[in-house]
Parts: sequence; C-alpha cells; structure tokens
Amino acid sequence: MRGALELAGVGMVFAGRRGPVTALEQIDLTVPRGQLLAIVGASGSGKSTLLSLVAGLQRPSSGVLTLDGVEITGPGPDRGCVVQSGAVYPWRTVERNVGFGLELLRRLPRAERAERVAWYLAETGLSHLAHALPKQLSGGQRQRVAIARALACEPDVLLLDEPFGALDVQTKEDMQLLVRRIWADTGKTVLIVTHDVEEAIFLGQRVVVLASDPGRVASDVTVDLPDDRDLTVKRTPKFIELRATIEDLVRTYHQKHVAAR
Ligand SMILES: Nc1ncnc2c1ncn2[C@@H]1O[C@H](COP(=O)(O)OP(=O)(O)OP(=O)(O)O)[C@@H](O)[C@H]1O
Repeated sequence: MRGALELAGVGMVFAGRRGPVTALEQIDLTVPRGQLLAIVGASGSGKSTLLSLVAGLQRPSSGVLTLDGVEITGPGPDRGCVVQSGAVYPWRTVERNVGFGLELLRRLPRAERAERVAWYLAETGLSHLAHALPKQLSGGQRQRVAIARALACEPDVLLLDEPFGALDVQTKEDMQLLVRRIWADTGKTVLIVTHDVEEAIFLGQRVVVLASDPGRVASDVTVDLPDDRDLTVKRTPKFIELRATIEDLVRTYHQKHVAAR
C-alpha cells in the first residue's frame, strides 16, 4: 500500500479581477500513508484549492507536492476524487457508473472488472441498486455511487471535497460511518475537506485548520479519540472540547480575515 503525501512550500496565486489573489501561501504538510486527515477553515481559506493541487487538477505557483516521493504534475489513477455534486453519469446505471474508471483501465479482464465493481457496490451498500439509474437515487445514494466509483480504481489516496455538504443530518452521519469503515477496511490515505467541524473531528485522525488571506496552516490538531469510533463519541467530553477548540480557531481566523478587509 502506498499513499504518502508531502507538500513543501506550496503556494497558489490566482489572477483575480482586482489583482492577484493568494489562495495558499507556504503550505508545508506531511501526510503519512494511511492517515485520515480532515481540512477545515473559513470559506475562501483555500481548502478546495489545496485538494485540487493534490488531485493534480492545477499546478502550484510555488513549491512542490509529491506522492510517494514522485512529484504530482497532473491527475492520475493513484488519486480518486469525490466532490459535493457527486458528478455521476445520468445515462449509466449504478453498476456502470462504478465501473466507469475501470473501463478506461482496459488491461483488466472483464470478469475481474465485474468482480471489483460488485465488491465496491457491496462495500458502499449499493448492491441492490446495481441496475438503477441515478435519477432513481437519493442524494446520499448518489454520493455512495461517486465514492464507489472513485474506490473501484483502487487509488492510494482518496480525496473528498465537501462530499456530504448537501445531505440531511442522518444521511450525512451514515456517510461519515461509511468513510470510517472504508478507511478501516482499505487502509487508504484519505483527505477530506469540510466546513463542518464536527464532521472533521469524527472522521479525522488529524484536523488541519486553514486561515484565510492568504490561505495557510493555522493549526494542526491530533484527534486523540479511539480509531474504533461510533457516533456516540460525538457526545463525549473529549469530543466536545476538541470541537470547541477547533470552532474557536476557525472563527478567530475568519474574524481576522473580515477585520483585515
Ligand atoms: N480559479 C480561480 N481564479 C481566481 N481566484 C480563485 C480561483 N479559485 C479559487 N480562487 C480564490 O482563491 C481563494 C481560495 O478559494 P477556495 O475555493 O480554495 O477556498 P475554500 O476554502 O475551498 O472555500 P469554500 O469553503 O467557500 O469552498 C478564494 O479567495 C477564491 O476566490
């Protein structure tokens, strides 16, 4: 299993309408293989930009990102992405959505492809919907399809950008449990960007808080909770204390950002 990430001096400057916008400045981050890292921060702190650099969808203005020692210069099958909108193909059944990336990896024999798709459908609780079309699914089921599709290519790193932002609380919690289980079952490196501090703590072994203007690492918090968690952990004193600490950090850096405007 691979999946060790290293960001060294990473910066990203965009050409904004009123001059350059520094979305990220001097980000140094080491993510060991198999770590589940959550990234939080106020709106505009560069969370999505950071994830898209790891995905290889954009190149940084400065610094270097590496995966297992190899510089990231573009997207690759070693990284699987899931975004908020789920982006499933409406004309493909659930099964064919999940198998989409595998069809591109032609080297896999058909029987093996089918076996892999069946495994990830089961892992994400979608087996009974294999022949359904996306329009017949709920929002949570559609996100399961997006996750299963990303996993089916067996990436070393799973990148999740606000994947549950549009879901109701119960569905969101089901999905959080799903991510924890997938992580425990596969041992992949997982990076998740979220606005939701509770979600970040429940999911993460570690939470990185980004500050805005410019986007930079404000705090790096180890989540000292058992790896074997269920939803009741959210009611424990340790969880509540961590939540207050991280929410205060996000608020402080957001307020500084507003005051500086
Ligand atoms: N393509 C772009 N062109 C110009 N500016 C951009 C571009 N992409 C992002 N930005 C700017 O970079 C900063 C960081 O944006 P980013 O979307 O990464 O933040 P975020 O923390 O993910 O925000 P949100 O939580 O609202 O999604 C913002 O000021 C944004 O306006």
